[in-house]
Amino acid sequence: MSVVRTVDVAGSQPYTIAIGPGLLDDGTRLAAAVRGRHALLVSDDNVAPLHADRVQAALLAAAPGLAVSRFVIPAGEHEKTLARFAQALDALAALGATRDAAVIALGGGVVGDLAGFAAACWMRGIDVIQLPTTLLAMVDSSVGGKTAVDLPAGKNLVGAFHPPRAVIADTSTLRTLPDRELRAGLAEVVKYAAIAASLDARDAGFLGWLEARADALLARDDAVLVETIARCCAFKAAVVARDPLERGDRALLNFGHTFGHAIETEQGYAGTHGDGLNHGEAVAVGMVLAARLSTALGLAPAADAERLRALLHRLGLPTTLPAGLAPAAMLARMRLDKKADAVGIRFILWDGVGTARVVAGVNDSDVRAVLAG
Ligand SMILES: NC(=O)c1ccc[n+]([C@@H]2O[C@H](COP(=O)([O-])OP(=O)(O)OC[C@H]3O[C@@H](n4cnc5c(N)ncnc54)[C@H](O)[C@@H]3O)[C@@H](O)[C@H]2O)c1
Ligand SMILES: O=C(O)C(=O)C[C@@H](O)[C@H](O)[C@H](O)COP(=O)(O)O
Ligand SMILES: [Zn+2]
Repeated sequence: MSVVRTVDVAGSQPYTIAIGPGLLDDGTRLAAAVRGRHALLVSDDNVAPLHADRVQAALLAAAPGLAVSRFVIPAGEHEKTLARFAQALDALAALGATRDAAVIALGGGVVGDLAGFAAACWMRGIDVIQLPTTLLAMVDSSVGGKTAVDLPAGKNLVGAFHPPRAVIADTSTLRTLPDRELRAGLAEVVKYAAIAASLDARDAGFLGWLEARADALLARDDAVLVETIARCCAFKAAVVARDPLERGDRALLNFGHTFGHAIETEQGYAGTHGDGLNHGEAVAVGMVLAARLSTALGLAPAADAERLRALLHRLGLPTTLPAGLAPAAMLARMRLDKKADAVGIRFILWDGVGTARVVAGVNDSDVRAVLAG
């Protein structure tokens, strides 16, 4: 029997992240997270055919009285919209979901963010149980309670903080994940490594650990994947426990995102089906730009920026700004970043590998120079 790794997330609404192969077949574990008689299973049209039947069967075997219905969206970032959010609420109404109902998010970060936001709003808040099926969702989006949908004007502009009741990450689902999506998840893994000492000084050497295991991760070595997911969840659990609402150092988790979100928005969220970058890819490019901006401002050694770029490249991730993204347009997008304030854009920059900080008052000319390459 495989060992199940767990990471506890402390706070006013504590919960446990369970990580291991085969967990979606553990109906008892799933049912234990559902308090009432209604559950809405939210998924997308790639994941539902692969996993929804077995989740529903396991759940009903353990809780035969449960009324379960499904809301399945087309896959892709461009579906993380207010329109799909409204449809999810209609599905909850059709189910007759009461305040003790649960939303079960089965999929990647798009499903998790959308389903979580619907749960945050239905009757002012019902439980959401996150069942992440992408590496990115296992290491990042299923944990910490950020839920949102995108607007054409910007990523995640409408949302709520709504921690999950439980996170159950069945790592065997990663076997069907396309290579491109595995690499996207590795971008957020590298993000933790880039800022590791700022998150948890005891694990400051995570970048070197990853460099030594890059090939094993790309080869989907089960043990290395489980260890990586557990370590990333421990980083995220530590920071969201001390700063659940991003009033302080949780903002460091946005390393690479000021540039990355601007790329995704400017490309019209075309990363899944179009020729744009997906979230992880955009964050990879964003981290390289943030590291270069740090060097340009005299904050960090150029060698550290190159070390970060080299690892991302080795993991098959893009490291240069896609053609056609004008610096002026990127700057305009970044002014609507959620960390910006009346003073202007606030970037997450670094002092070098491991140590990040929030930096305000960066001149547009310095940002333009980095965007121009
Ligand atoms: N809330 C947070 O803290 C947080 C953190 C990071 C990212 N995000 C958000 O997460 C989203 C990105 O998440 P993502 O990278 O998981 O993208 P995603 O949800 O679009 O999933 C990527 C693709 O993989 C497919 N897929 C998912 N699981 C699969 C499986 N097991 N087998 C085969 N195919 C599978 C999906 O259908 C989709 O086509 C973005 O919207 C981003 O803003 C949120
Ligand atoms: O959990 C966080 O905090 C993060 O910033 C994690 C990010 O990887 C994630 O993409 C998040 O959704 C970005 O948040 P936002 O507030 O910039 O929309
Ligand atoms: Zn992210």
